[in-house]
Amino acid sequence: MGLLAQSILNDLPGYELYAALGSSSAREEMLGADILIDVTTPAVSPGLVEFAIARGIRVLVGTSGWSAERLAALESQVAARPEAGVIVIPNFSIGSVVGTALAAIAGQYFDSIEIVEAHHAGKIDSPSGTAVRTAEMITAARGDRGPVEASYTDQLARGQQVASIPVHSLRLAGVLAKQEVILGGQGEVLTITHDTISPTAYDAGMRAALHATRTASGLTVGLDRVLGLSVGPQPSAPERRVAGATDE
Ligand SMILES: NC(=O)C1=CN([C@@H]2O[C@H](COP(=O)(O)OP(=O)(O)OC[C@H]3O[C@@H](n4cnc5c(N)ncnc54)[C@H](OP(=O)(O)O)[C@@H]3O)[C@@H](O)[C@H]2O)C=CC1
Ligand SMILES: O=C(O)C1=N[C@H](C(=O)O)C[C@H](O)C1
Repeated sequence: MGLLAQSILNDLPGYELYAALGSSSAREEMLGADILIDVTTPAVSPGLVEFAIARGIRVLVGTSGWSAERLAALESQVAARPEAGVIVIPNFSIGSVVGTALAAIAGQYFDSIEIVEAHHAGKIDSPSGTAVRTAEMITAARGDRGPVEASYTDQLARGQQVASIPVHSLRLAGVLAKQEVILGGQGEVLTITHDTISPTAYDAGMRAALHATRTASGLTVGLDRVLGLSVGPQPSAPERRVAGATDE
């Protein structure tokens, strides 16, 4: 992802690479830059982002691991600096963010929902940031319908519940990134699948987010926000509780 950011900066008029940091860099090397593009690791990212915000540097985050708790802490840091502009993008791929938006709409019509995500074997975190964002967006869009009813507590193989939705993570050679949101209804199953087959999938979204970071104010989360893709509760979603949807 760092190489992709560098190639975009080399290509885009009006931008230039100020410094390329790595794991052996001092974070002070970013001082003097207008924007920090953070594509590091979940362990390192919050510290780098906090350091940049405190020094008046705008931030574009692509790193995964930004849980709701981390985002809440980040929101406080941003609120304390009126000039701060921070954008966090769990997935730069246009197809992925559209798939997540579709899942947030579909989730209002189904009460049996699970997410399966697969990534390359080198990915160090699970569940993926995309799956976390997808689960949170589905549950938020359900509004008054409330969370789905995955009520098991002690069956590891049933997945980790994120915003009440079971998420199953695979780490496999031969895969880059894939996500399926599977929605079960009465007599039917809807599956929303997104496959990333090349890192070039992240190019357009990273460019759009980079442009947005120049003028961002406060904290923005999600490429959907950058693109103006909004998913609100669907007013006519009928009640359709599925017998046997829970694990009890
Ligand atoms: N939002 C999105 O669309 C996408 C997000 N991601 C996420 O982006 C992150 C990076 O993914 P990826 O590029 O594949 O991972 P890599 O492991 O290839 O790269 C991680 C980079 O972080 C650098 N790094 C580690 N520690 C530090 C530090 N303390 N200061 C500065 N740099 C540091 C490493 O430097 P060095 O080489 O010197 O060790 C390396 O260049 C992951 O969290 C991944 O999940 C990935 C793909 C898409
Ligand atoms: O590590 C990856 O590769 C990816 N990480 C992000 C995530 O955790 O969702 C985005 C994309 O899925 C690729």
